[in-house]
Amino acid sequence: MFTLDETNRPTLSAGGQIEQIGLSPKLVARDADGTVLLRRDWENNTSLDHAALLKELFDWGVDHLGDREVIAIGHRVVHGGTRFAAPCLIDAEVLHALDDLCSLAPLHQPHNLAGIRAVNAIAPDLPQIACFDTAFHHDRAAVATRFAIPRALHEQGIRRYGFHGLSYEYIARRLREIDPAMAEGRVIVAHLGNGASLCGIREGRSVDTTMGFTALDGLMMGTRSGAIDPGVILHFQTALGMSAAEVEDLLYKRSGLLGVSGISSDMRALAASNAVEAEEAIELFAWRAAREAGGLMSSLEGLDGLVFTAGIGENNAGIRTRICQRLAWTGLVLDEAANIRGEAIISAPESAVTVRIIRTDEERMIALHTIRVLG
Ligand SMILES: Nc1ncnc2c1ncn2[C@@H]1O[C@H](COP(=O)(O)OP(=O)(O)O)[C@@H](O)[C@H]1O
Ligand SMILES: CC(=O)OP(=O)(O)O
Ligand SMILES: [Mg+2]
Repeated sequence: MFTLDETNRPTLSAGGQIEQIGLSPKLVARDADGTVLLRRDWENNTSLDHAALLKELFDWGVDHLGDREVIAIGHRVVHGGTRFAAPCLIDAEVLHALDDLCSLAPLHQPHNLAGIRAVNAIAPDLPQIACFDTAFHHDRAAVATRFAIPRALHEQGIRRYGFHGLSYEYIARRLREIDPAMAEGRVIVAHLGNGASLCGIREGRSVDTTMGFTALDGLMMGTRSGAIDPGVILHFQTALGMSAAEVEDLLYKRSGLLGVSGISSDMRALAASNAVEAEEAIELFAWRAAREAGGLMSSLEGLDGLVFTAGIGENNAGIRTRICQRLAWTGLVLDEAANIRGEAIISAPESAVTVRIIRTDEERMIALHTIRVLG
């Protein structure tokens, strides 16, 4: 979420969501040019609910912005369904339509909407803007959105949406500033955080992405399985007698790095572990990412650039090395010395694919969208 000032337009943005890993919101206030004015991170603090947390964030933000006035709040809303193709002002009818999408993003959507309702209770007249994770992918070719199921189900909205759109949009925008040649080309962005996905981007637009109907598809994640043979899910239900709620809990909260390692969903903890199971989880994570990247290369009809972003992508040199080694067949050559230096080009000069690390900034994108929606 964020707030704007009418006179000199600073933005105040805050992200955060309650997941199984706890509550770790952050609040970043920026000027219109993106300069950070204030920042506060709350450590995992499960004692606060949305209403209490938002009240604390709101009061803290207002205090620290001095005489600047809060004029709007922007939110990340993970699922916009077929209807919401662009950021929009939230009213009761919009909120109701977004409620209907909660079952498609159980780790995110209910918390996104609880935040909006909490702000509504604190400041009922303040405009609130929803910025959708799905919107960046909305205009992909129809073929990239279809499952091979009966047509009528596609028409009902059972299709591939794609997520992490605010992050991908930010990266595409940033690439235009720092590397216009790469921005015009065929690029895979690897958003590797607790949630993880890849997006194939050509000329700044999403062509294909690994997440689908829900944020469960595609890569292996912190606690989510990623793509899985649908027959396994039938087996859970018919042979193992699991309920829908149990399957949901298993695939969203007990799988991924946590499930395979049996140790942690956190890549840092696995990297620090000597356990064979930790190594197996890390190796599977990289293998799956490289395999899905191969699929996106087909959708893009080649590859000019690869960008690593989000918590793991930005900070974990070892994972970048493993993924890049698995993509060496493309002519990609990593510069190992550059790989440990941070936000920069990390491929060797002779590499057929330019590889970069770019720090993502979803809050910045939310700020820009909110300014635009307010006019
Ligand atoms: N400085 C760091 N070094 C290594 N790994 C990191 C670092 N910061 C975050 N990570 C890893 O990034 C993941 C979280 O990514 P993040 O983008 O913060 O997630 P979220 O999807 O919740 O926004 C965790 O697996 C964590 O271990
Ligand atoms: C859509 C999604 O997976 O988001 P996150 O990475 O924040 O969990
Ligand atoms: Mg994130």
